[in-house]
Amino acid sequence: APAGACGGGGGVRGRGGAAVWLWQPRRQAAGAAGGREGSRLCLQCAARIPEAGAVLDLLEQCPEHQRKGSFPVVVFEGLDATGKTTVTQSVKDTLNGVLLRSPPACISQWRTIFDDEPAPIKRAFYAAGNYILASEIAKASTQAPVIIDRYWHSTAAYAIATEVDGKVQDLPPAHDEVYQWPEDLLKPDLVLLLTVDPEERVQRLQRRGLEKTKEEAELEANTLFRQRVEESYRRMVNPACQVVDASPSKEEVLQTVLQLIKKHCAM
Ligand SMILES: Nc1ncnc2c1ncn2[C@@H]1O[C@H](COP(=O)(O)OP(=O)(O)O)[C@@H](O)[C@H]1O
Ligand SMILES: Nc1ccn([C@@H]2O[C@H](COP(=O)(O)OP(=O)(O)O)[C@@H](O)[C@H]2O)c(=O)n1
Repeated sequence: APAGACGGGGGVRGRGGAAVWLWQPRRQAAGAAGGREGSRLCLQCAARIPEAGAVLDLLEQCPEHQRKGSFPVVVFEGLDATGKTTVTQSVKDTLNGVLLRSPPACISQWRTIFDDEPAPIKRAFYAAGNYILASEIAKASTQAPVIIDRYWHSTAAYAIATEVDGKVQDLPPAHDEVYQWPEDLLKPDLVLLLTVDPEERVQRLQRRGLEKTKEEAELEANTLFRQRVEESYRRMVNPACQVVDASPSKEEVLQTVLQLIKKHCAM
C-alpha cells in the first residue's frame, strides 16, 4: 500500500479540498476526511481487514463526480438523540421522498468492525461511505426529493472533535480548510443542524433507551467533546448548516423544517 496514506507525512493529495488535511501531521490522527482519494488510500492500508476490501470494491464501482438530479436533496445533522430519525421519517412521508442515511445500508453491517479500529481507518470507512452514498443520492434525486440522515458534516465534525483535546478554543480556527466540503463530493441543497439543549438531549437518550455507540457514551460524559462536535458543525461551510432549534414538539419541528425546505429548495 502507498506509504503515507495512514501514517507518516504523505505528500499525496486527493482532489477534494478536505483531502489536504489527512496529510498534515497535526491532523493525521483524525484521518477524518481525506476526500475520496484519501479514504481509498487509507482503506488500502487496512488490507488486513477483509471488510476494508469490500468497502473499496463498492467505492470503485461508484463513478466519480456524481451529479444531483432535479429534486431537492436535504441533509439532517446533529448529535445523537436530537431527533434526526424522527424528523427525517416525517419529512420523507410528507414529501413522498426517499430516505437515505450515512453510512449507506450496503456497508452499515460493517460499522461495528470499523468503529473498533484506529481513528484514521474508522474515518476512512465513514468518508468512503459518503462517496458511496453520493451515488445513491444522484440516482434517487432524479426521481423524488431525497432526505438524508447524516452525511459529510457528521464525518468531519466527529473527526475534528475527536482529534482535538480540550476546549472549543483549541479547535482549528474558523475558516480553516478542515471545515470545507470536499470538492469532489456531491453537495446537498440544504443542510439542517438539529440542536437541543444538553439536558433535553440526555432525557431523549434515556427515553429512547437504545444501546449507545462508544462515542455517544463519551459524548454524554464529556461535555467538552459534545461542544467541540457542535461547534465544528457550526463552522462547516460550502454548504454551511442551517441551525434548527429541535426542542419544540415533533409536530412543531416538522413544520419548521418543511418551511425551511420550501424556502430554500425549488419544489
Ligand atoms: N421534537 C421532539 N420532542 C420530544 N421528543 C422527541 C422529539 N423528536 C424526537 N424525540 C424523541 O427523542 C428520541 C431521539 O430521537 P431520534 O429521532 O431517535 O434522534 P436521532 O436520530 O437524532 O438520534 C426518540 O425517543 C424520539 O421519539
Ligand atoms: N456520516 C457519518 C455518519 C456517522 N458517523 C459516525 O457515527 C456516529 C454516529 O452514529 P450513531 O449510531 O449515533 O448515529 P445515529 O444512528 O444516531 O444517526 C458518529 O459518532 C460518527 O463517529 C460518521 O463519522 N459519519
